[in-house]
Amino acid sequence: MTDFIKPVEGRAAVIDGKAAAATIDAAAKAGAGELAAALGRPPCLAVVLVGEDPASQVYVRNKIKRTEAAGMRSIEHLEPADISEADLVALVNALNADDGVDGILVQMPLPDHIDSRRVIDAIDPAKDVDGLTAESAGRLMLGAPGLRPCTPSGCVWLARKALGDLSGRSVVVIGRSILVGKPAAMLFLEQNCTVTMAHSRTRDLPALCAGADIVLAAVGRPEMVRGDWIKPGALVLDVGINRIDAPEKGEGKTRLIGDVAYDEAAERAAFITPVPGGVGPMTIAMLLANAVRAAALRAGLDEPAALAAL
Ligand SMILES: NC(=O)c1ccc[n+]([C@@H]2O[C@H](COP(=O)([O-])OP(=O)(O)OC[C@H]3O[C@@H](n4cnc5c(N)ncnc54)[C@H](OP(=O)(O)O)[C@@H]3O)[C@@H](O)[C@H]2O)c1
Ligand SMILES: Nc1nc(=O)c2c([nH]1)NC[C@@H]1CN(c3ccc(C(=O)N[C@@H](CCC(=O)O)C(=O)O)cc3)CN21
Repeated sequence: MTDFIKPVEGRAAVIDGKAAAATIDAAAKAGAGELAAALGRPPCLAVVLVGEDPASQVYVRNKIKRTEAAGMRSIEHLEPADISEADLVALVNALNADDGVDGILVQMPLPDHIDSRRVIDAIDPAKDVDGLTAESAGRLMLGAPGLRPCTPSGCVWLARKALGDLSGRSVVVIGRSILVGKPAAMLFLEQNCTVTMAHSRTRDLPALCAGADIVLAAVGRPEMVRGDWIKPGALVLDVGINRIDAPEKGEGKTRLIGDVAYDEAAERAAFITPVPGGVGPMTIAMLLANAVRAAALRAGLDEPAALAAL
């Protein structure tokens, strides 16, 4: 079951998010197959990308591949950075009205001239596979059933596989975005963890992290979290996706790194997620699972058994 957690001599075990995600993709694929038979068409996931955020470009590329590999239909709307808010809301409304679309994902961040809340709340909550509408966020806060944000769900899923029951564990979540930090804190609280939310105004973050059984970094600052912040034996979940220059790979080349200084942190942690190959692939797995759930719910069917068992 946890063959995706790879022990390393004298250092933290590496949580292979790519391998973990493959098991969830397989469940989503089985569920998609069941639904395709019931609906006469495969579940369909639409993504809207505005402008050229590097992390979003990585996401959309991998999302297309994995959605199709799971037997689902993938639709992309790539819009220019100067699209108006009204046009973007109109696009979301068109996807809401399209009965052949089961899930809608609008990539964050949106350009500054657009009020992201207005766009997100235009999404039909029944198609909110990202779990970001006020309806979905309210349901999470209340502990009511609903579609949960993908990245935080992936993090909690990995933490449960690594540590088992999370009751009483102390968690420091660094970053308070509506996309990752806030919902991650709520999901860990739901697991009976004691959660501290840290952000740019937090005082003495290293000392705060030193007491944490689990550190989740979702900041967007390359290698900000240093190894000596980490409690020996802790679990480190690195959500950051930062593209940096990699002249060693050749002129003009880049590579992805996380928000955690990996080699340092691996010296102290018991478990760590790498970047790439950690939380990122899990986000997509959870997105596929949510798309299947949304398709089932919209059709008035039960959640496919393969997903309910996850
Ligand atoms: N792997 C994945 O699947 C995935 C999914 C989503 C996002 N990401 C990546 O995760 C990163 C964060 O994205 P996001 O959308 O969650 O966050 P975001 O909206 O970019 O916000 C960053 C958060 O970090 C906090 N922060 C900034 N500087 C800090 C500092 N010096 N100390 C402590 N906290 C600080 C900010 O605090 P304030 O609120 O006080 O400003 C804010 O809450 C990005 O690299 C993004 O690409 C990855
Ligand atoms: N609305 C919304 N929901 C999101 O979940 C989301 C956004 N917007 N905007 C961008 C961020 C970043 N996200 C990401 C970023 C990277 C991967 C990903 O597949 N990472 C691989 C990269 C492998 C590679 O191509 O090099 C990894 O292994 O980390 C997934 C989700 C999801 N994010």
